[in-house]
Amino acid sequence: MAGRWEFPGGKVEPGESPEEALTRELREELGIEVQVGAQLEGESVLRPGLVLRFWTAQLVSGEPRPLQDHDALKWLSAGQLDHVDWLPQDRVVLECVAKLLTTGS
Ligand SMILES: Nc1nc2c([nH]c(=O)n2[C@H]2C[C@H](O)[C@@H](COP(=O)(O)OP(=O)(O)OP(=O)(O)O)O2)c(=O)[nH]1
Repeated sequence: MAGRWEFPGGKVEPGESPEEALTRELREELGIEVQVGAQLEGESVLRPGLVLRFWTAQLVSGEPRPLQDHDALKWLSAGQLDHVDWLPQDRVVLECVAKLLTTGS
């Protein structure tokens, strides 16, 4: 959403797993290949039938660039997570991401 920050991703298409959808979206939106890892704790119902969920992903190849949908990209450390204006529905995962970045689990 313009002017605020969100995680890269997008909707799961028919026949896809969430991991396949995330792999495809990151290829399309950022031009990178990733290995999707674990699902994170926390989810938000955006509207009936549309739930926002989060996974970790490891960068396998490419340099992320905002090819589609995004105006800008930023890598954030644990201490910087609060420095951007997140969409409210994304905030549910920030504690989990901070822990992951700090402790690795
Ligand atoms: N990608 C992404 N979408 C988010 C986040 N938070 C959030 O509310 N959304 C909403 C925006 C959209 O309603 C929906 C994702 O749609 P999208 O537009 O990114 O996905 P898409 O490319 O598959 O969509 P479409 O154009 O095919 O409809 O989730 C987030 O962190 N990342």
